[in-house]
Amino acid sequence: MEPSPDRPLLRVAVPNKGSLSDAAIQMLREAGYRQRGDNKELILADDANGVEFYYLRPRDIAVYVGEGTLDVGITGRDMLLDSRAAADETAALGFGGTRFRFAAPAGQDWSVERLAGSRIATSYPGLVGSYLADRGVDARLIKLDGAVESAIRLGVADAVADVVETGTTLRRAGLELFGEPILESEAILIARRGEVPPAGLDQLARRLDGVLVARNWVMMDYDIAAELADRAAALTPGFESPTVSPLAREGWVAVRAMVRREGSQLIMDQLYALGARAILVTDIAACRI
Ligand SMILES: Nc1ncnc2c1ncn2[C@@H]1O[C@H](COP(=O)(O)OP(=O)(O)OP(=O)(O)O)[C@@H](O)[C@H]1O
Ligand SMILES: O=P(O)(O)OC[C@H]1O[C@H](OP(=O)(O)OP(=O)(O)O)[C@H](O)[C@@H]1O
Ligand SMILES: [Mg+2]
Repeated sequence: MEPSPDRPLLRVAVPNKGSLSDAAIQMLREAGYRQRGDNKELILADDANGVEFYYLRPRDIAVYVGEGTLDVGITGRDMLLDSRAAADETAALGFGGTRFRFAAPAGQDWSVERLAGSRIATSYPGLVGSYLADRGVDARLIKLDGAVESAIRLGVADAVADVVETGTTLRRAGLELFGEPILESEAILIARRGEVPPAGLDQLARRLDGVLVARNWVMMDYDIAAELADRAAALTPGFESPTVSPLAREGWVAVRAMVRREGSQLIMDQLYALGARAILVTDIAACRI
């Protein structure tokens, strides 16, 4: 789709700082968009692609999109839900994966039910409040901006609810997880709820999906005796269906199929054992599926 001079640029919010910022900018670059070279730039227009990028705090992005000030944005699922903004997830972006969990001093036998009447420190009171309300647990939420793991030691809370990636921060604070994860989070693309999707969103989403496929899939080529091609194709069914082409060598075919990067070495072993030869794997630089 050619950017039209009549169509306003699609306004996209991108995290300017924090855990999601570098990976979001990298993914947009891989999707063929211009990105800022200097982290003091607040807005960057990519006229060739009909998009304008606004670099904002990830926590604020759902608010701008929910208010309709910006068309779409990249933020964390935990931040979207915490904000209660009128915006919805349109795609998961496969980075920034975390869990949102309760934790308390080790060895104290906590449970979600036992949180009734306690003080819970968190930077995500919207998310935790909804979770507890759904379970009929009445607790006092202490809103902190960050470093919530210190809140128990410092006496302002009995338990915490926070983002966990490796769990190192919690362990260092002498805390232990309890209860089921409140949420599995990752970076997501969001758009305003109930609106006709803005022009250009489809193209952005398709490009980002192309980056995910290029990262997660590889192209596999191999040669095999024609009578074994069906069994080989069952190992490499591809995205839609493998391409099978005749070879100059009588009774042999060349097969080409997309294969998930994870597990591709095992598939190569299985193909080799079946009789395939010249098994090659190449990266996919870009794609539209
Ligand atoms: N290791 C991590 N630590 C914290 N958040 C992470 C991590 N990996 C991914 N995330 C995600 O990044 C988002 C949090 O972003 P960020 O840490 O930038 O926000 P913040 O804590 O409010 O800001 P800051 O830490 O700059 O004050 C959440 O969606 C969270 O799930
Ligand atoms: O499980 P881990 O790998 O230890 O990562 C999780 C920690 O990282 C985040 O903190 P951040 O660095 O964003 O600081 P903040 O608490 O001030 O937001 C989060 O709030 C946890 O404290
Ligand atoms: Mg943080």
